[in-house]
Amino acid sequence: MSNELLSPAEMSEADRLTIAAGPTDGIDLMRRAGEAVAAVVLKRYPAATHVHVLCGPGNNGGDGYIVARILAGSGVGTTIWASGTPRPESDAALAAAQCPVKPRPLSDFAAEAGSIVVDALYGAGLSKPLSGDAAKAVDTATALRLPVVAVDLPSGVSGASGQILGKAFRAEVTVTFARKKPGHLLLPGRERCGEIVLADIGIGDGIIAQLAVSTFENVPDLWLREFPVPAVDAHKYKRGHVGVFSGGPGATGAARLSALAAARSGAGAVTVLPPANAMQVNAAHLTSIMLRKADDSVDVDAFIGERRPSAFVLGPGFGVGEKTRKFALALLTSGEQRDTSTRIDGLVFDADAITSFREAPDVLFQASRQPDAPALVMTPHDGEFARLFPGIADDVATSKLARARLAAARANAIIVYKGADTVIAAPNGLAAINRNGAAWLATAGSGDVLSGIIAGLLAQGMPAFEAACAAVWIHAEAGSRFGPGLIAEDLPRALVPVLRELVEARTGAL
Ligand SMILES: NC(=O)C1=CN([C@@H]2O[C@H](COP(=O)(O)OP(=O)(O)OC[C@H]3O[C@@H](n4cnc5c(N)ncnc54)[C@H](OP(=O)(O)O)[C@@H]3O)[C@@H](O)[C@H]2O)[C@@H](O)CC1
Ligand SMILES: [K+]
Repeated sequence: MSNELLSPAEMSEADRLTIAAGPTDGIDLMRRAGEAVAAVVLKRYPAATHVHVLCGPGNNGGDGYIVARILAGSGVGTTIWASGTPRPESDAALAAAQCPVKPRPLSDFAAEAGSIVVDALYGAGLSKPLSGDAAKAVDTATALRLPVVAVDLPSGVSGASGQILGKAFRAEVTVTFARKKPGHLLLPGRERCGEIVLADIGIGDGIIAQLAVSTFENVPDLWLREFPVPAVDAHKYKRGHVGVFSGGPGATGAARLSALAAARSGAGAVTVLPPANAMQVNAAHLTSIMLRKADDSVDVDAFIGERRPSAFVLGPGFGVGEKTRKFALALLTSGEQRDTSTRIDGLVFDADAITSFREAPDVLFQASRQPDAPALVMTPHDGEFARLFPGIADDVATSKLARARLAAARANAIIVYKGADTVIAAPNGLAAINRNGAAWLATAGSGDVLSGIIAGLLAQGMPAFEAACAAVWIHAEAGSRFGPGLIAEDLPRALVPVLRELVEARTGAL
């Protein structure tokens, strides 16, 4: 698997383990890193009149000295602008000593139109905001619109968090090594990386496996083996039954969007559960989706006992308040009285189900912690996240990845922390960062569809973390492929080609 994302600490551990295993040593890794960057520069910018290599004092700078040596050796006009000097006897010092291009001070950095910049100032070792000559170099490159090729990360972007410390370069291409880092996927860092090229520098899969990495890019490889494909003899209830709670007569659309998405995602049966006064309006809009009144928890209990649903969506259009809290807690604690045949596999709480607990989140978290509680997936956007996890949301020094992980542990739930860089985190520390979304998905009702997909997959027995990751990816993929003009009503149908490809990939992989 090559979808692991390595923190700076994990990357340096991979480096250490590789060197310890031999025969590769540090300078070999640096040479391969520099060669990979130089190859990208030569291939992508054959017409560049001049290359300015900016070298920092650490190993990122060391990679830069190798790049400069190769480019100069290939006949490309090359200037090195250095900030500080490498520590004596370090790999970077060796790389600098072997480089025939004499460095000039970064404070004098000047460039001309038509040239390009290789940014090898700081990578994994970025330790403070960019300032002084480095910040000035960012301004110069930006003002002259020079194409920037970043070594490992655009200087100023934190590899761990994607945050920008002070200022950062905006690269056209970022060449990174062995595996991507969270900062390549999390915003705003992602926008500064441009295209990401992953270079093999000889850190083997066996070394990465030893790191027991818990952060991944959300790609199908992560969850495809759990993706449900119906057995030949499947009847509709074997394919899972999803219940979706509807709001009152003026707020029923969200539930129907969720319900349709759950059905498209493969749930064999889906029931919309409105209060009595919203039965008619729902009935007028539903065909294959079933309908049943759910005014109170007695109705919900009867539904569970008779129809054996395996997953529920609660929240979209449902309203904020006591009734929502009651329904949520009843669903979470329903396992206590039930035998395994009426056990609910999974719950998706979104929108109003999240906001309803803003005054007393611990009541929700305690319920989800009970041993018999169904798996819970919550899908907050920024505002909902802040309502449910005030202490965590306020900590702006941490990354979105870290905040999602803390929230998942606190709530004992899978947290789908939505946004252009959606993070999915589990209470056991596993996390994935999504990046196949597009701005078209930011449209009313899009989140209701996402909740429905998650529930559809949960109902078919997909484990909750994998179901959430798969749903986020499928939803984003369908929306990105649809493109301009997308409205939430389009999404359930737009899922079809994406699902077809996944089923083919899954059955091909069986
Ligand atoms: N690990 C691997 O497998 C491989 C790693 N490789 C390469 O090594 C890179 C990591 O190297 P690295 O650890 O030496 O850190 P690096 O990014 O050069 O920065 C450290 C230096 O910069 C300084 N500094 C930091 N921020 C600053 C700021 N804002 N303003 C001013 N100074 C600042 C910092 O100062 P200090 O924090 O000590 O005060 C220190 O002197 C990695 O990104 C990749 O390119 C490859 O060769 C292949 C194999
Ligand atoms: K860099």
